Amino acid sequence: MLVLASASPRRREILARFIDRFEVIPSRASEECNLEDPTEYALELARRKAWEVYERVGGTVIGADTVVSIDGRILGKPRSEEEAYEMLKTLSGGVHMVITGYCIVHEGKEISGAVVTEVKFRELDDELIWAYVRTGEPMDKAGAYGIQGKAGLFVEWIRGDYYNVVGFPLEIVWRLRELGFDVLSR
Ligand SMILES: Cc1cn([C@H]2C[C@H](O)[C@@H](COP(=O)(O)OP(=O)(O)OP(=O)(O)O)O2)c(=O)[nH]c1=O
Repeated sequence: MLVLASASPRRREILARFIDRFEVIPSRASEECNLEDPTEYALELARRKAWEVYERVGGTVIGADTVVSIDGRILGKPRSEEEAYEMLKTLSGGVHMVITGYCIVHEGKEISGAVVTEVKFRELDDELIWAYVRTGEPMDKAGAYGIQGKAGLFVEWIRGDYYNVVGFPLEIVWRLRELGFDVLSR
């Protein structure tokens, strides 16, 4: 049995493009983490999510965690509209990294990695940032934006895997293929 240890509808949709049958069991692992390196942080949380679900239900379990990083800082999910505004202000006009750590637990062993995509934002004026914050889109997303939604407009270019920005790098699907899963059925 393949299990996606995630409550994110976006992760479920992306995996469903490649794999017909899997279960979705969100992790109960704590997201409290003091690591300061963004890659280490995303990896640690991905591992916790995957192992917590693996220990409960077994099978092959996928966990992932996405962070936005700029100037060595980690931007997670905003806790308020003010924080969402501050994050978008920080990202305006510059290049940042979106990092997704992933962990696949298979037959009691883990395969893990971190995928980095660079994203360049246009200059955003305050009026535009507030209008975007009021759409409600930023609130459940790392870095306070969703490239798949209205914030697609903010993006001048990206380098790397687009799906990684949405939270599910296709490197995960590639690893599943290496483990023998049929990723192109139908
Ligand atoms: C930057 C960016 C992030 N995101 C999302 C991906 C992730 O769902 C979220 C980051 O939070 P995560 O903690 O990685 O994931 P989650 O809490 O949504 O789900 P779970 O822990 O149960 O797997 O931000 C977008 O959807 N689009 C974007 O452009």
